[in-house]
Amino acid sequence: MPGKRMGNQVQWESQVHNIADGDQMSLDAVSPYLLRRQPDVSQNRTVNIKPLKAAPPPKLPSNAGSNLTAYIKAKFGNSCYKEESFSRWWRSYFSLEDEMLMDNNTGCSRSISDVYIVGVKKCATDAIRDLMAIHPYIMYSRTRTQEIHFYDRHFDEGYGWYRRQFGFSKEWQVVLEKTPQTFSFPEDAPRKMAELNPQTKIIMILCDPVVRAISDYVHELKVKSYKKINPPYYRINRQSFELSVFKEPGKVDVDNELINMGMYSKHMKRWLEYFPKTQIHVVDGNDFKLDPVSEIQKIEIFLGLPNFLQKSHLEFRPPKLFCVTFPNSRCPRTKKKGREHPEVPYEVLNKLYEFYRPYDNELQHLLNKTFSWMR
Ligand SMILES: Nc1ncnc2c1ncn2[C@@H]1O[C@H](COP(=O)(O)OS(=O)(=O)O)[C@@H](OP(=O)(O)O)[C@H]1O
Repeated sequence: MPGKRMGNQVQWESQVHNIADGDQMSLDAVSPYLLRRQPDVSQNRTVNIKPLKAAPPPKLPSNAGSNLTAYIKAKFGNSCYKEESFSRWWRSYFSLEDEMLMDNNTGCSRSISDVYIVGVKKCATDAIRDLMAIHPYIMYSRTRTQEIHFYDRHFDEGYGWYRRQFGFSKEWQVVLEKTPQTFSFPEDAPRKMAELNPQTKIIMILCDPVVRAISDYVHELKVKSYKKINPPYYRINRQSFELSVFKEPGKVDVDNELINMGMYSKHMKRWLEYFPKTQIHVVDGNDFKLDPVSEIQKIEIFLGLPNFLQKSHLEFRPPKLFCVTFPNSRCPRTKKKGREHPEVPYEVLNKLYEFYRPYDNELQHLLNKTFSWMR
């Protein structure tokens, strides 16, 4: 279970059972650092603890972005997984299973994420994740599930459980995770994340909150996850979007997650309370859709990674999606992404934009940034 804050110190004692997976570890030895990097004995496999000082990554060859063999070597050759894993990894949407591990996995351990895409749901978080996961130095860790949902659904299972959701990585690799709900729910996620790993780099993609709400409405109508997992609280009226977002005529339902998630400044303040701005990279969703490569290149700089993604790695698929063409081709499934949105009356849109204006102004002030939908 989570550590307790005692002054500036976090007490980790109650987590020891979960973390150690049966290991004999003294209480003193348990620190956030060890939580990230410790031997994994859950699979009866001996894995070395990573050195405290990261070994430098191997040099990225200049043809890694154009020649498939060179790419596979750059991505897997120095990693914990066999080069032959590439096809399976790609087909299974970045899944890394233990049987794909190298026999000699010196310097490998399970590590929780260095970089966390916290949201925002329906602002193209999948597309950002997909483009980042291609980078030879980034390991998007998918073992059992694409989204771990630790803070919102599995926190009671403990940090040991959390760590086991990740694949193996080397110290120089950047471990990436994405759970887009985390931006707004649960409210104490920033505090818990900062306690666990205060160095976490956070990526947020924000988009027009009204369009986001419509996209979320269409999504929830289809997948109905709000029926299975509650909280967060969603009120979805199958008849129309407007009946879902207004409690009564003219009164916006602020408790409805369709609306709450887009009150960006309210959530942003909590993240800024626990993480310095230098650790948070915010992407404007519209800029990303117009020029995804430039936005990913900014993320590469933010993470201190050599540039990998190029325009030649993508192609646009009208009317609104782009597809990946390297190291293999992949387009988002149109059943899941780029869904048609319902027509929403002009007055409804207007009321919602009016509702969000103070939050947008506050966000602009907090980040000193004017987003595309505010212009
Ligand atoms: N490849 C690609 N190119 C351009 N735009 C894309 C792409 N993939 C996703 N999108 C846009 O992102 C919206 C889905 O957002 P998320 O991926 O964050 O959804 S989710 O939270 O993971 O469910 C999705 O929303 P809808 O249009 O409502 O389906 C799209 O607008």
